[in-house]
Amino acid sequence: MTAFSFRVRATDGTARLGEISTPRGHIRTPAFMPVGTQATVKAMYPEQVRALGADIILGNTYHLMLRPGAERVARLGGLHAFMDWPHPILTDSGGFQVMSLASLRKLDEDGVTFRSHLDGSEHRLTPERSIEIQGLLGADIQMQLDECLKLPAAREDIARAMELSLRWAERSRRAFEGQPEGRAIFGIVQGGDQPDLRIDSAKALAGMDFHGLAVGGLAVGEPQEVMLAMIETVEPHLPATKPRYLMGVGTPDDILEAASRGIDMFDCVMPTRAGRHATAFTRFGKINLRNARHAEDTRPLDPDSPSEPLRRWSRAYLHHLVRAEEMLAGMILTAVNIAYYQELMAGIRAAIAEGRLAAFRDEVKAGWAAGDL
Ligand SMILES: O=c1[nH]cnc2cc3nc(NCCN4CCOCC4)[nH]c3cc12
Repeated sequence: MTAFSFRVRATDGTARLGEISTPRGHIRTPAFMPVGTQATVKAMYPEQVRALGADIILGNTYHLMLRPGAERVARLGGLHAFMDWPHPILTDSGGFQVMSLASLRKLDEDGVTFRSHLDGSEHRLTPERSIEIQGLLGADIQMQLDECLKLPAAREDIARAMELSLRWAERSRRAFEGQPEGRAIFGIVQGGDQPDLRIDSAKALAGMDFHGLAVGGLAVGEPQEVMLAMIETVEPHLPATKPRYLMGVGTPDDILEAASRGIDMFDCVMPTRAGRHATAFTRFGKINLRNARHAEDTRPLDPDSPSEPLRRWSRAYLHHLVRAEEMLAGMILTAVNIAYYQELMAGIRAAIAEGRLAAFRDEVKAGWAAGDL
């Protein structure tokens, strides 16, 4: 059974080209993880997600613990068999979605109690239970339970949540012992927009024998420059030999900027959610296919894209599907957006390998700025 490992193959400034090895396959980094919230990347067959370049997907513990239930997924053979995705899966801890989706939440030193947004039933998450759930799902990479505050927030609240998250990091790490060889657990750096608290959190986690570290508590309402400043603040304190995962990020621009600052892994609902809302991400920026200007445009989204979904159909057809509210609109545009995000990641990886990430970044931004064809 292969263990979990990470190798840095090249660097370009603080950016890294790397590869994570897991028993279920390799992950090329910088990597984008499509979000598969309820055991599906919405509107996509798993083989399509793979064919468009994804090495790993994300599953949400909050949703899966409520429905169909972690023990049921385990009885059914685990998440990989359940959804027929044989490649790596990262699951989050559930804490973030408890705070954003559940009702009547009560957070205390030991964990969080909440009511399901589905049927109001009461549930409790502790660091130990979250890791147990992620183990029952069979996740290859598991996340500690943490407390993520929205920004702006008072410094004393940020400090309290950061310190609670460190205590929960210790408990999550201990609870993870005994899981099958090859699985990994990541800690999560908190500290809000406070540089000193960010450094304290990163230093403490660096000493806790995690397989990787996530930078959390960002993309929670702060301006991009604050997010990027916090990444620059913590980067020197993150172990260079372990993957860095920026949670919930982001737009193509966020990803370009954060990868340039040393982030190796990303996840965001943006490409899949936007695909269901008539928006295509392309080399020319975002295109809203609901717009009447596309009604008789026979050109594909991008004739030069390496990915078929961007070459195959006319904008006129996509516009029609959107206006007609056909299911195929969301299916095609989700595939378009997953394809574009993976093309962007492949471009970033190639640019780092060639030591030309800054030039690549400028070229890509110029393409977005030039706008649509
Ligand atoms: O500290 C965190 N801990 C555990 N999970 C997280 C998930 C997170 N997700 C975001 N941002 C998501 C932003 N999305 C952008 C697209 O629209 C939906 C929200 N920030 C996040 C921070 C954390």
